[in-house]
Amino acid sequence: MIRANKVCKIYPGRPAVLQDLDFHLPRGGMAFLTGASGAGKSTLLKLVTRAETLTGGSLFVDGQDLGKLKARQVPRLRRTMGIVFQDYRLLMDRNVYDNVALTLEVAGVRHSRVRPRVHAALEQVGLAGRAKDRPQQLSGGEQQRAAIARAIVHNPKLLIADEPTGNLDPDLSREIMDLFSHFNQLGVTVLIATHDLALIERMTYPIFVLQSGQLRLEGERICA
Ligand SMILES: Nc1ncnc2c1ncn2[C@@H]1O[C@H](COP(=O)(O)OP(=O)(O)OP(=O)(O)O)[C@@H](O)[C@H]1O
Repeated sequence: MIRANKVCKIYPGRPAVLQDLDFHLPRGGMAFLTGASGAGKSTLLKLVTRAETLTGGSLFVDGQDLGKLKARQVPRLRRTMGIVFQDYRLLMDRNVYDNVALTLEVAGVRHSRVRPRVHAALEQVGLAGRAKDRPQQLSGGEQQRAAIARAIVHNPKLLIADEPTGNLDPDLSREIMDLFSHFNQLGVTVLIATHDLALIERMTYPIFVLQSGQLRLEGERICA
């Protein structure tokens, strides 16, 4: 689903963030991405979602060569993925239903099909009955659930999350990670960047550590 070969990313005037980075996440897989602050975790996720462009190397997502993707093809790429952020990024002036429905409206889903899909998504994240609430009426964990419903309502192949539990306490963090695991078991490929080693080491998914611009599987050493 994601294949990176010798990926480089340099922001203008800065040292390289990612350098000859290789990575493979197979279709249907789930993995964690960790590493020190500033190591480049968000940058790698932004390359995958095409929020940033490669400086060098190649990156394939769902068979598409992102180095060759034209700007007008980016919306179609994004429709194959759901993206979850640390700060939820819900629209505070719309209720939970409308926040989730927006994904389908942007994707051009027929009006009559929006309602059942939004309600099914809210049910999957445990927010059935909260559709009419505004985000500010939800707890942090519930807001993240709403954001996850928004990310999965269009049945994406790939779910990307950048520090999704960064604002949550340990119990809520576990619940949110279990929710990602649930969607992975339904067949969605999942990649999650997180600092929270204690949280992810209890799970069985591979942990990739970003260090000096390269990725290694936790427990492996980078060869000199
Ligand atoms: N748009 C940008 N322009 C210039 N430099 C950037 C930009 N975005 C990120 N950087 C730099 O790239 C490096 C990696 O940043 P990135 O946000 O990817 O790291 P991270 O591992 O996600 O960090 P954190 O865990 O603190 O969120 C940092 O040194 C950062 O300052």
